Amino acid sequence: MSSPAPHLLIVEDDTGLQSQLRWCFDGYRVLIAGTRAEALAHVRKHRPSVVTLDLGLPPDPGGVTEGLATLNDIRMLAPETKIIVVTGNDERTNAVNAIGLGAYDFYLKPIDAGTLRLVVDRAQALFNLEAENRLFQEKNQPGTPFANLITSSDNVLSLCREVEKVADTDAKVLLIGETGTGKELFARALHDLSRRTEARFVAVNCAAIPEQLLESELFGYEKGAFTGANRQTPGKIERADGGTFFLDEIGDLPLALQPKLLRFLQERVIERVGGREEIPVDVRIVSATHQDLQALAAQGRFREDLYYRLGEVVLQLPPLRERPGDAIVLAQAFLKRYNAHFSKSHRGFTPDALNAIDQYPWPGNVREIDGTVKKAVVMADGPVISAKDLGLQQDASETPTLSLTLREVRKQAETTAIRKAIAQADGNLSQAANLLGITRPTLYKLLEKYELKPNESQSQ
Ligand SMILES: Nc1ncnc2c1ncn2[C@@H]1O[C@H](COP(=O)(O)OP(=O)(O)OP(=O)(O)O)[C@@H](O)[C@H]1O
Repeated sequence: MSSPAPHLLIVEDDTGLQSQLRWCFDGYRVLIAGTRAEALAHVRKHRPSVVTLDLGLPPDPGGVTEGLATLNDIRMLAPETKIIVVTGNDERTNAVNAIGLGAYDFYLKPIDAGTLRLVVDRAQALFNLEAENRLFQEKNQPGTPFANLITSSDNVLSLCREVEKVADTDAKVLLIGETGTGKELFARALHDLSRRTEARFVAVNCAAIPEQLLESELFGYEKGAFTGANRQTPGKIERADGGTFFLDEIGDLPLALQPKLLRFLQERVIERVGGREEIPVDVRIVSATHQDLQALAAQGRFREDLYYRLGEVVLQLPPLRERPGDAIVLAQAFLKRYNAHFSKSHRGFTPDALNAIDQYPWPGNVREIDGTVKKAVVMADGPVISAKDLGLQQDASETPTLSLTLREVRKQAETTAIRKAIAQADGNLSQAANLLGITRPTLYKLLEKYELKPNESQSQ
């Protein structure tokens, strides 16, 4: 059974606009309110996911006091609701102030139903993502292995299910993913969900330890094994006995050490450096890498047999750019976390910040978004965090609104297509128009509109 349509509350005192808007939102259960009291009654009863709120409400239809008071009340009653403030075109400052008070976005009149619908849909999408994450967090209360995991991505949620399934087996798990995608977090969850949870979780980063030291770090050494070996020292594998041993950046394990690790995986015994004794160790092995181990194996830099031993179960962590919506959900959650941590009270992000967070590719993944939001929470002066505060945009005032963004997108797409077509047609505009499926006069109009010169188009 599909879930019921979400509630959208339209707070608007103009009866003409009320009836116009009522029919614009297929797929929503539309509620209409003309006053603060009516709006709050709907919010209490239906907890709408999105509200469009006209700031000019009676008894102050020419001002914004009643509208802002309504915004505040809705925020108190339903903090998860996304409020889009609708206001006159000459009242941009009020709209921006409303964002400071916790509105999600603003929309400047005159109303174009199609564009407003886009803004509402975007707010609804964010509401859905946050709701999914809230559900996930409720299920994973503090102290549980996924308590710190923030996500609303189906990919990541299904990885959590896989982790739950394999955690209590001793299967060796190989976690593959770019830096900052949460490999260590998942490795710890595997440990915490296993019967080994009372014993140690010991991690070694193969890339961080010089090659000469890595063997003794992993396997330990006997007194006198080398200069400076003043006493017998167990290695990290031994210290993890009974627990989980996490080999991070396994792709950096020197070739010379790989046979020794392979032998341990096969026989479950280690020999300390300089020792003869075989010491049995019972650990569960989890490893991780950001590298393509099969490609390394093909180049002779990683033993194929070791790869297959380590990867009895392979879990692939998707980068943030392949988890639609997760960047925003993470940013909101980190904002809450660092507000509490640093006793700050930033209300949220400006629309341009949300846009930028969504668009930026986050090569450092979750770690990067965590650090970026943390810094912005500490440094930002205003009540809300802008793209500029996040270091994602030069000047927040230059931010395009959604309609401008769409225009920009269209301009870019059309310009690129025209350039390609002219190049392909070798400068012949009739042929280029044919390729584009438009008439020659339309092509001329577009060239004029985008100030493109046919020759210049060809060269780019
Ligand atoms: N989904 C998530 N929700 C909340 N925090 C996360 C999430 N994923 C990762 N983190 C946090 O991001 C940081 C980086 O995660 P982690 O160290 O697990 O990544 P990694 O893939 O092991 O990175 P590297 O390969 O660079 O060691 C940690 O502080 C971790 O707690």
